Amino acid sequence: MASESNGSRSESVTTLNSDSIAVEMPSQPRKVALITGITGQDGSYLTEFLLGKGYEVHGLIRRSSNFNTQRIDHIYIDPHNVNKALMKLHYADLTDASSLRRWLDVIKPDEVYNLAAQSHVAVSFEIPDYTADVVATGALRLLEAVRSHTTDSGRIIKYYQAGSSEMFGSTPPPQSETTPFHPRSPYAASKCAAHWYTVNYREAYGLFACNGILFNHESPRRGENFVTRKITRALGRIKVGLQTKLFLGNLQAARDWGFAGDYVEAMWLMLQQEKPDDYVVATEEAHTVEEFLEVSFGYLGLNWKDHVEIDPRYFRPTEVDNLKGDASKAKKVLGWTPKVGFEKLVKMMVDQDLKIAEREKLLVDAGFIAAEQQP
Ligand SMILES: C[C@H]1O[C@H](OP(=O)(O)OP(=O)(O)OC[C@H]2O[C@@H](n3cnc4c(=O)[nH]c(N)nc43)[C@H](O)[C@@H]2O)[C@@H](O)[C@@H](O)C1=O
Repeated sequence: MASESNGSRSESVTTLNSDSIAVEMPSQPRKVALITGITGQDGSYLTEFLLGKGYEVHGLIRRSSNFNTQRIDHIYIDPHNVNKALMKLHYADLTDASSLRRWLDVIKPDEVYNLAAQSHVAVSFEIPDYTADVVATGALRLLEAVRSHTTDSGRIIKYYQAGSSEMFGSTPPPQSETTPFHPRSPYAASKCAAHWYTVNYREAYGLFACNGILFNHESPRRGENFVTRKITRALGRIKVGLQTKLFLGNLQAARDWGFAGDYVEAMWLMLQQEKPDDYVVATEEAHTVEEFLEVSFGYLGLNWKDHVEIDPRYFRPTEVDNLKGDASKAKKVLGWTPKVGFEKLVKMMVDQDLKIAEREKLLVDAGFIAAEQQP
C-alpha cells in the first residue's frame, strides 16, 4: 500500500481514509493531527476516531521490507482521490530526530499523539537499549522537535504522551495520578522517563503537553503476543481443532483491562481541555490472567485446565502483580467513562478469533497450510 519514495516529497506520502467512517464536515478549517505509532492497535482506533471528528490525520511509519499497515488497510483511500483521502502516511522514526522535525515543519499539526513504542514488557528485557532509545529518548526527541518548531514558527501544538500503568510497577493498587512509580522492566523505566520529560517540557517551556497513564487496553486488533490476544487466538484454534495446548506464564497477575476503542477518546479529550495535565485512564476493575481464561474458555464451552500448560520461559525477571486504576480524575474533569466492560471485551475478542480460526481451518482442510502454521 505505501509507495516507495522516488525522492519527491509527494511520492513519499501515502494517503488513506475511510469509506466506512462518517466524517464530520467541519465549518472551520480541518484540524490536523500527527500520530506516531499509527499502525498499532491504538493508532488505528485513534485514526478512525479523529477522522470521524473531521480531522486530517497524518501518521509516521517506520520503513520495513514488509508492509505492517494491516490495522489501517480498511481505511485506505487512493492518494489520487485528493478530496476523500484524509489519512496520510510518512516515513520517519522516533530514533531519527531530523525526520521528526522535518515532518512537523511540513505537516504543521495542531495535535501530536506519541503512541509509538517497543511496547512489549517481556521483550524489553531482551532489547533494553533499543526499548530505551525508542520509548524514552524517542519521546524526548519528539518533544524537542515540537518545542523547537513552535519556538521558530510561533504556532501552538498540543502534545499527547502515551504513558502506561506499568510505571506503577510494584506500588499496590488502586493507582492514581499521585501514586509513586516503581517500574519493574526496561520498558516501564523508559515510560517513566518519557512521562517526566513531558512534565518537564510543560513546566520549562509552557508546552501544552499531557500524559495519559493508560491501564491495559485490548481489542480484536491487539498484538498476538500480549496475553489476552494470545489466549483468544489459541482458544479459537483449539475450538476448531487446529491445536490442543496453550503455553502461558504467570496466571496470577492481575490487570485492569479496558477496550482500546474507548481509551483513544480519553487521549483526545485531554488535548481539548483549557490546561494540560496528566490523567489515569482505567476501568477500575482488575482480573487475573486465570479469570481471563475462565471467561474466554467458558464462553466457548471449554475448560481452560484441559489445555493450558505453564512454560517458565514466559515468566518475567521482575513481574508486576497487581494493577487496578483509579480513574476518578478523568471521569470528573474529562467526563470520560469506559463503555466496554471485561466480559464484553473478552467476548468481542473471542468472537473475532473464532472466525479467524475457522478460516485457517478451511485452508488446512484444503491442504494449503499445515495446522501448526498461522498465516
Ligand atoms: C499497560 C501495559 O500493558 C501491556 O503490558 P503487560 O501488562 O505486560 O501485558 P501482557 O499482555 O504482555 O501481560 C499481562 C500479564 O500476563 C502475564 N502473562 C502470563 N502468561 C503470559 C504469556 O504467555 N504472554 C504474555 N505476554 N503475558 C503473559 C504477564 O506476565 C503479565 O503479568 C502492554 O500493552 C504495555 O505496553 C503497557 O503499557
